[in-house]
Amino acid sequence: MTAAESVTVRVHAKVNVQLAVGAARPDGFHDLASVFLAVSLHDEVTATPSDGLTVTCEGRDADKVPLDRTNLAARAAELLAARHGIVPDVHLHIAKDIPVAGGMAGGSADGAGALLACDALWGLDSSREELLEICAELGSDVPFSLIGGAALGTGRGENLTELPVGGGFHWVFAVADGGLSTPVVFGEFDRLTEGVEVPEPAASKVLLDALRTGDTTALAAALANDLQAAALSLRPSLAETLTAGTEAGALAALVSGSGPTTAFLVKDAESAETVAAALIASGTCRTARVATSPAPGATVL
Ligand SMILES: C[C@](O)(CO)[C@H](O)COP(=O)(O)OP(=O)(O)OC[C@H]1O[C@@H](n2ccc(N)nc2=O)[C@H](O)[C@@H]1O
Ligand SMILES: Nc1ncnc2c1ncn2[C@@H]1O[C@H](COP(=O)(O)OP(=O)(O)OP(=O)(O)O)[C@@H](O)[C@H]1O
Repeated sequence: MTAAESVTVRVHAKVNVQLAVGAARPDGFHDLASVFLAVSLHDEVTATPSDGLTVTCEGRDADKVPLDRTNLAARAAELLAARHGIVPDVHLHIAKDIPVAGGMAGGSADGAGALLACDALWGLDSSREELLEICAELGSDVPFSLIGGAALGTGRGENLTELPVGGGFHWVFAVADGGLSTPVVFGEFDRLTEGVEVPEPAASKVLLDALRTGDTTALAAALANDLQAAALSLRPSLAETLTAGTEAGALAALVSGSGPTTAFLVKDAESAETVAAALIASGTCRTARVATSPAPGATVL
């Protein structure tokens, strides 16, 4: 590869079809049983040789994305360069389509995307294990952003076991006005469960079977998110969005991860369009997006 080339990586958003949350650990994190499913909404990260490390971002939510070294894409480039004793002379451009601070792992996607893009640009040819280690350092959701598909995440969500998916699923995502901070939502979970014995998080066999067989109706019945009560407590208006989507024909509705994006599992592509239009007309969200799953992991274009 010559120094003048750019590398672009596509990387997808996620929804947690199950998010079982345990009690807070001494390090402040929570043990999880997190069933991740990658969905078709995606960002693209382009790495181009440059003097120094710079970040730019385009897209509807671009003004909400930090362009300094706190951007997960910049942190990924720095970590990779440090490991190899090189200087991260790279410009990272993010074409953003994943809602920001929406519980869909948008920043994590950009971290995983930048990591793969820089690895290719710098000709490092890191193993998947090496990349996954850096991903786990960047954040709990980042390893899944790299691998995509479907996976069970344990520990703080970073220990992944890939899961078979027997068919495609159709989704609508209602994007809320404004975001929710992930640590604040976990903090609200702690507040709501104070004095309550929180069980060890465990994956639901029924849900894993539904994924494996591609059974939409069974998956709809098994969707579960232990952070939903916390997200609703912080943003009560999300209840209206959930109701609007189910009244419009969604098979099931839940908060995506830490929210405030809400996810609606629907029967087929036609139903997705109907539910999305109804959600937009309801005025209970900023916009609604249709999507399919599963989607692949971070991919060099
Ligand atoms: C809610 C989820 O999106 C579900 O996939 C993830 O658990 C969040 O993953 P993430 O955004 O990558 O989170 P990180 O950047 O690792 O952590 C941000 C903060 O979220 C809280 N956090 C995160 C993950 C976890 N298992 N327990 C936690 O309590 C902690 O306060 C942590 O300081
Ligand atoms: N590349 C990035 N894109 C978006 N936000 C970023 C990025 N890098 C850092 N951030 C910061 O991270 C915060 C959370 O944004 P992000 O879109 O990752 O949230 P999220 O999708 O709710 O995350 P998760 O689902 O992993 O908990 C933003 O408010 C922003 O300050």
